Amino acid sequence: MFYLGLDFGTSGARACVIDAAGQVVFEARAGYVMPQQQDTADWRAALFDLLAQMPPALRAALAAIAVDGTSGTVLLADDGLEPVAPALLYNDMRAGAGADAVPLPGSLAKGVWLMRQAGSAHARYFLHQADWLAALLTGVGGLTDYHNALKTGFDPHALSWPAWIQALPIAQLLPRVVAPGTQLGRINRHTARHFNLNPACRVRAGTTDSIAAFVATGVEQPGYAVTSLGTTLVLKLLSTTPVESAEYGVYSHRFGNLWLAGGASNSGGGVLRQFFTDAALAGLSMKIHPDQPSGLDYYPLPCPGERFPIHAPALLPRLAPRPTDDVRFLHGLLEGMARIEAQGYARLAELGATPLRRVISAGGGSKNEAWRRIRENQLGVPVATAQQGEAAFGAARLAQAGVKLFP
Ligand SMILES: Nc1ncnc2c1ncn2[C@@H]1O[C@H](COP(=O)(O)OP(=O)(O)O)[C@@H](O)[C@H]1O
Ligand SMILES: O=C(CO)[C@H](O)[C@H](O)COP(=O)(O)O
Repeated sequence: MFYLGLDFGTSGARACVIDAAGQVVFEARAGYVMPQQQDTADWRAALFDLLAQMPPALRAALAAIAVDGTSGTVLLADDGLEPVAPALLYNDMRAGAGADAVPLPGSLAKGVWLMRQAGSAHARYFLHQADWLAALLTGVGGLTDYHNALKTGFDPHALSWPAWIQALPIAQLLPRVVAPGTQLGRINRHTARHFNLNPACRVRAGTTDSIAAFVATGVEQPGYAVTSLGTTLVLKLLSTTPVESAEYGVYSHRFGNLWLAGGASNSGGGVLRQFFTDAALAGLSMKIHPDQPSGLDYYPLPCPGERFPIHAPALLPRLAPRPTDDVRFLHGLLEGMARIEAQGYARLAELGATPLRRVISAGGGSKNEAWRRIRENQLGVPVATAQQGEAAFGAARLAQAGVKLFP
């Protein structure tokens, strides 16, 4: 039997199929034409494109599917799971700009904002991106996992929606929350028939894209952390203690009986892409001397605003002066991001998380050896590159192991 992980990341969607031994047997990608303006129609097209790309023999023997999505991307859908309005992406700030007396958790604020838009009278479900895609596969809406639900205000300690959230008008649209990996249902008959999928294939509750990348690495020991060097810079430290601080943008996801303490900076590969192609990044990085400081003091951001290691919605990018030498400029950018990462882990330690022992790197930037060395110098612990850090692989592991993945 085979297990399919579907990752809906910032810049596109990916599929990964593993066999019973956990070996990758198939991978595919479906890009978005305009990632910045992606919407539900792009995700649905990518979902069906990825299913169609799978070899028929794998489709026929598929035992389970799990989907991960960008954390904080939400939509309202009607009874038939049709979106009633465009989704709000994880980085959409419009909902936070309102004049609500009490600030709401980020994704809940987005839901309340969506409820004020045209068409919302038909809304039946508030869903995160991964929930909606899983619901398209089962045909059943109204379910989510406790990872995606965290930014909507779900209490991971009590495993319930807080009473004050249950008293809000949006409560009637909120999904029921289960552990990631829980069986949500079987693939719906129509989709199974259309793609010749095993009709007994199960769909499991998913997770967020960064947690899927964490799961992909196979890290299991407290004190080990995964830094995702994707479009954004996401830190996740496996900790025996949960830590939280709104002031510093720190939160903890439940991970079975352990916690994933961390936060997400707006810095990351998205800034690098504003200046360099991936090929240029690879070429220039080889000329960097990672043990010699660049002498530059950047705070690389793609636009104003930071969320972690400080919550500073108006913080400006600091990217000047720009030297004429691109090698030195890139060196300065990578150092700036390494400092943010080091501050982030220091913050987790201050707040009482399990002390950091080792960092594993995942995401597009993890193949950059010069950056790894710069980061190791800044972090003061060994930094290794994940053998497997693809979120789609993590989702495939979740499809296979289900709730047993979490200790
Ligand atoms: N050699 C490299 N060094 C540093 N960053 C890189 C390199 N190659 C690609 N990247 C960055 O990796 C990012 C893409 O990583 P990926 O994990 O696919 O992101 P996401 O899942 O957020 O879409 C891009 O922003 C790109 O700038
Ligand atoms: O920038 C992101 C888009 O998804 C990060 O992945 C995200 O903010 C991290 O969130 P989480 O800790 O809930 O996985």
